[in-house]
Amino acid sequence: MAGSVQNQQQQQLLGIIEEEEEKLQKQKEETEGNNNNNNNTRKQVGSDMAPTAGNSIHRSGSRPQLDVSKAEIQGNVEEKYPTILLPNQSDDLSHLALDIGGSLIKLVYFSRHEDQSADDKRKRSVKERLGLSNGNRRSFPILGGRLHFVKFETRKINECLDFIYSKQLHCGGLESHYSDGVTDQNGIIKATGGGAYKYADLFKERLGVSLDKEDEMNCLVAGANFLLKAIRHEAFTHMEGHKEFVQIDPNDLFPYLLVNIGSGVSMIKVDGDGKFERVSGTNVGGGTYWGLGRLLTKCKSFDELLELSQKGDNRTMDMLVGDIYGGLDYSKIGLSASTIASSFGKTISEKKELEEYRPEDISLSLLRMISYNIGQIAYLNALRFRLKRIFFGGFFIRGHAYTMDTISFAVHFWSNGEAQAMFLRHEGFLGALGAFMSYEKHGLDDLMVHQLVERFPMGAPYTGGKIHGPPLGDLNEKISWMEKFLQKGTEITAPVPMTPLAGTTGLGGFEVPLSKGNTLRSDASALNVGVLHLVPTLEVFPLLADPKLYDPNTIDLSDHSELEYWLTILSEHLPDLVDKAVASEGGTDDAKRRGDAFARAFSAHLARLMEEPSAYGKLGLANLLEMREECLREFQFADAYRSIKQRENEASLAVLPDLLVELDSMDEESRLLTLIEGVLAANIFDWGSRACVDLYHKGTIIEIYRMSRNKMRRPWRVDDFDEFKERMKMPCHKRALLFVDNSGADIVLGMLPLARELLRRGTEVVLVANSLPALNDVTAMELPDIVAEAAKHCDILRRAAEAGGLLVDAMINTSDSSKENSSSVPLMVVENGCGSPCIDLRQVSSELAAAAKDADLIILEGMGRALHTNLNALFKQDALKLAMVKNQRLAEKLVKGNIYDCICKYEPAS
Ligand SMILES: CC(C)(COP(=O)(O)O)[C@@H](O)C(=O)NCCC(=O)O
Ligand SMILES: [Mn+2]
Repeated sequence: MAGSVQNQQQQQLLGIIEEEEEKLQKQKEETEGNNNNNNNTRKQVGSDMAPTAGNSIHRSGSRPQLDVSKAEIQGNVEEKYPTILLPNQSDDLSHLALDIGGSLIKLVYFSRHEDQSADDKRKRSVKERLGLSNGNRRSFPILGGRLHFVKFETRKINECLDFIYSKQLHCGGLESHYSDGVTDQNGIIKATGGGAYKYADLFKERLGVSLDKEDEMNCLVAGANFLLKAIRHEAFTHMEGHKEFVQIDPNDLFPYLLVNIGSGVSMIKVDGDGKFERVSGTNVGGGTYWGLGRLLTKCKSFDELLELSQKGDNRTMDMLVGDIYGGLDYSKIGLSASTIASSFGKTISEKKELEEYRPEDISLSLLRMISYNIGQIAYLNALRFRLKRIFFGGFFIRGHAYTMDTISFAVHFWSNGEAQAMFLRHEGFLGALGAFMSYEKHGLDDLMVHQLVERFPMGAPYTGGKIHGPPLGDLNEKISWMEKFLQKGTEITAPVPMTPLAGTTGLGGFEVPLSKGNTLRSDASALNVGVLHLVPTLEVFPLLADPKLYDPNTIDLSDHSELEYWLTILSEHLPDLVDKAVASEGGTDDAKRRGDAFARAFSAHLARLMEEPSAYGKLGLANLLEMREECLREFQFADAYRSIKQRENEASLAVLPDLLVELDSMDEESRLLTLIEGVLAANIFDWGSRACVDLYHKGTIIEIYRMSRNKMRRPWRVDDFDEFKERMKMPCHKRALLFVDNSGADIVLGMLPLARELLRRGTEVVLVANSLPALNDVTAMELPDIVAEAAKHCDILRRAAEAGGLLVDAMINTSDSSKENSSSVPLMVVENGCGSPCIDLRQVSSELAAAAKDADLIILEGMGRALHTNLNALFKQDALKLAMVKNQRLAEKLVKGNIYDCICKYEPAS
C-alpha cells in the first residue's frame, strides 16, 4: 500500500520534472551558446567564486620582494608571536636549512602557501557563529606552507649554490612573518654537517650569507623525532623484499636507537626531545663502502657501485661455513652452510688477482660485509640498553632494497627474531630537517601528524628528491623541462623485479635477497619523499569513535590486483579529464599545453605506482584520487568541471520549486523516504565515474534523473532506512553535519531538500563541502550562492540561511507555501579542509572540527566520502551513510551487488 502511494507520488514528481525538461533543454542550449561566445557575460551561480589558485601560483622571475603594505596582525595582538598576514605578498618567501655531509648536501626549504590570506564572507560568518578566532592558526606562529627536500652531491656544490640562488632561498625567511621580524633577516642559513665549516667561505662569497652552524647529533635527533611523530607511516620494515609501513604511537616513541649511516656510523640512544646520548658508532660505514668499492671496482659513483651489487654473487668472494665444512651446516651452533664465515675470505686461498674478480661480486660482498656489520653492532647496542626499536637512517641506505634487507636480516638473525630493523622514508634528511627546526619560533616542532599532508607534485616520479638539470622555476619551465625529458626518452627507471632465486648463502636465509634483481632503481627514484604541506589549521574530526583505530580507506590497495584495477580506471579516465580541464580554461593553446603536461605527469605517477606500489608510502584509493586533483592544480587547472557544475546547478535550481511543492504535499513519513530516495537517485551525477559519464552522453540531466528515481526500489542493497525513520520519530537532533558531494541535482535536488527537512524539524544544519574543487563536487565557496538561489523559493531555507549568516543581503522573494513553520535554526556552510572526492577524517578544517562539537547527526553522502572512505568508520554520534555505487566491481566487492545499487547505512551513536 505504502509502496503504491509512493509510486503515485513519484510519478507526479516525475511529471512535473518532465514539464521542466523542455524548458531546461532550451536554457541549456542558450547557456552553451553563451559559453561559446563569452564565458563571463552570463550570470552564473558561483561564477565569481572560482578559486584563483591558478593565478596565485605565479612566481615572478625576479628576486622575491617582501611587501609589507597593508600588513596586519591576525588573531590576538597580545600573543607573543602573533601571525602577521602580508596580504600583498605575492612571492614565495623561503626558509632554508642545509646538511652538508662528506658525500651529499641535503636541503630542506619552506615555501609559503599562496592562498593563506583568502578570507571570504562565508568564512567570517562561520567564525563568528562557531566562536572560531582565526581558526586555530593563532596558536601557530608558522603560516601554512610546504617543506621541500632536495639533495646534491657535495662535489657538485656549485650546482647546489645555483639552485639556492635561482630559487632565492637564501633571501627572506619565516622571520618575515613574525611580529619581531618583519625585517628580512637576510644573511643567515642554518647548516649542519662538516661542510657547514668547510664551505662557510664559499657560501659567503657566492651568496653573501653566513652559515649558522648547528650540532650534527642534535639535528639528527630533532629531525628523527619530528618525522616519527609528525609523519604518518614514516617508518617501515623491509624483509625479504617486502616493505611494511609501521604506525608509531607518538606517545610511545621513546626510548629508541637511532642508527645514522652516513660516511661513518653513529648510534644514538634517544630518550626524548633533545634527550639523547651517542652510545656507539663504527668507522665502517657508507664512506667505507664507497671508498673501498671505488678502489676495488673503479666505479665512478656510489649509485654505480650499488647498481653493480645488484648483479653480483658474493659466493665467489666470501668464505662460507659450507666452504669450511665441506658443504655441510655447522648445525651444532646454528650456522647453515650458506652463512658467511669470513667476508672476502675466499680470496685468500685463490691465487687470483683483483682484475680476475667480477666488480659486481666485489661490490655485493662489500655491501653485505658492511651492512651485516652495522646491523650486528646496532643490535648489540639495542640489547645493551634494552631498546626495543632500532631506526636506521642516513644516505647509505638510499631506499636500496637489498641494503635494507641485509640490515634487517642481520638484526633478525642476531636477535633470534626478537628485534626488527626499521627504516625511515626521509632517511637522508634527518640532519637537514633538524637544522631547519633549529630556527627559533617557527613552531614546526609543535606540529602534529594531522597538520602535515604529504603530497607528490609533478616532479616526484622523476626527481624523487633529486634535481635533474636546471632547477624548476615557474610553470613554463616545468613544462618545457617535462617536454625535454620525454623527448629524450629518458626512461622512468625500471622496476625492481621481485623474482625469488634459488639456494641460500649469507647468514642462512636466502641466496640473494628477493629485492635484488637485474636492475636497480636508482636512488633518485627510490628516494620517495614528497613535499610536506604544513597546514596548521587541520584537526582530527572530533566525532570519530576512536581516531587511533580509524582508517579512512575501505579498499585495501596492498592487494595488487585491486591497485592495478584502480590505476587502470584512473588512466582510462585521463583523456576525458584532460578535455574537461582544457575546456575549463577556454581551450587556449596554453591550456592545451598544460593539459598535455598534466596528462604526462599524472601518467608517470600511475606508471611509477604500477611498478612500485609503496613508492609513495602507504597508499589508499583516497590518496590516488587526491593525487589526481593535486596534479591538476600543479598545472594550474583551478577547476576542471567549473562550467559543467554551473550548468547542472542552474538546471536543478529550475526544478527545485516544483520538487519542494511536491514534497510539502506528503505526510512526514513518506516525505522522509522520498527525500532519502532523492539523495540516492541524484548521486548518479558523478563525473568521476566512467559508467555515469557514458550515460550523460546518452541523455539529458532530467532524463537521467528520472531513470535514476525510477530505479529507487526498496529494499536497497544496504537498507537501514526503517531504523533511521524510527530515530527521526524521536526528539530531533540538535545539529546535523551533512557532508555533501556533487554539484547540480545531487546538492540541489538531493541534499538541500534533506537539509530543509531537518531544519523544519528543528535541527541545525551544517553543510560540509570541499575546500577545493575535485571533479564536479560542490565547494564551500560555491554553496552560499546555490543556497541563496534555492532560498528564493523556500522560506525555510531562507530563514535558516539568514540565521546561519549565509544570506547577507536579505533580498529574497519567496514563493514557498510553508511559512507556517517559522524555524530560525541556522543553516551553515563549512569547508572540510580537503580538495579530493574522498575525505580523510584525521585531517579536517578547524571550522569543521568546531562545528562538529555540538553535532549529534552525521550524514555522509556519495561514493567518495561514504564508500571509498568512511564506510567502516565508527562515530560517537548517529551516522547515516548514503551513496549510489557507480562502479560494478566496487558493488560486487563491497555489497555483493551491482552497479547503481544504493546504500543507506544507519549507525546509531557508538
Ligand atoms: C571519483 C568517485 C569516488 C566520485 O564519486 P562520488 O563521491 O561523487 O559519488 C567515483 O566516481 C569513482 O570512484 N570513480 C572511479 C570509478 C569508475 O569510473 O567506475
Ligand atoms: Mn563527487
